[in-house]
Amino acid sequence: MTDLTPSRPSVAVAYFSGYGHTAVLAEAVQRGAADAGAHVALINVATITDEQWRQLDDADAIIFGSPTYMGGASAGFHTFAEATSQRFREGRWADKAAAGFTNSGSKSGDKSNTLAFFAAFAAQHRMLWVNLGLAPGWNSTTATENDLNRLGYWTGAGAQTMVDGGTDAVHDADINTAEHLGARVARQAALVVAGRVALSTTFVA
Ligand SMILES: Cc1cc2nc3c(=O)[nH]c(=O)nc-3n(C[C@H](O)[C@H](O)[C@H](O)COP(=O)(O)O)c2cc1C
Repeated sequence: MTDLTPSRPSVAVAYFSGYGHTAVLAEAVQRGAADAGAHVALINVATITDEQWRQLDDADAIIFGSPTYMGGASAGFHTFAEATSQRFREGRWADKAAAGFTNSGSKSGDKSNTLAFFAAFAAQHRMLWVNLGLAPGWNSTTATENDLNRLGYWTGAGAQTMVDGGTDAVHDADINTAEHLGARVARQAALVVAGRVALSTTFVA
């Protein structure tokens, strides 16, 4: 009898971090996805290996992360993005789920540019964008800066860390928001994996 049990989804977190702050968020995204049941690969794109490229190619979802530098994604992330051009041409990542997170020194810091770049990059790869899926926090008299999505992003997860703070200065609300993003993407990837199994028994190609 055919085994119709969907496998656990696999999620890869592909991030760059110049000074370690975005790495803290990447670990939170990883934790959220793992707690939601996914196999997760945490990949620092500055030191990416052949095995990690294979993990990206095999993943059901890829979550992109970078600090916002000079009003956009960091050069280190762009180096990685440009190195995917052969995969882009071949459509190797088509129909994988995708999402993104970023971190900056200012409350805004033009993080939206970085998230918009991630969404466009994912679209170029014909991936399926998963947004943050949270109401905005910290925007009413009863709200606090400890709310999930305290900075009010929709496209992805946006965090802010004081420029003179260490990696332990990453805000707990931003860490929790990053965990939420990882869990949300893992759940969406699980739906896609289960859907593929269901469709394989429903339709004859
Ligand atoms: C080269 C450079 C450019 C930066 N540009 C911005 C910016 O455009 N907007 C902003 O709010 N913060 C900016 N920052 C601050 C970083 O986004 C912030 O310190 C972040 O926490 C660094 O993350 P990382 O430790 O993962 O590299 C910049 C920092 C550097 C080093």
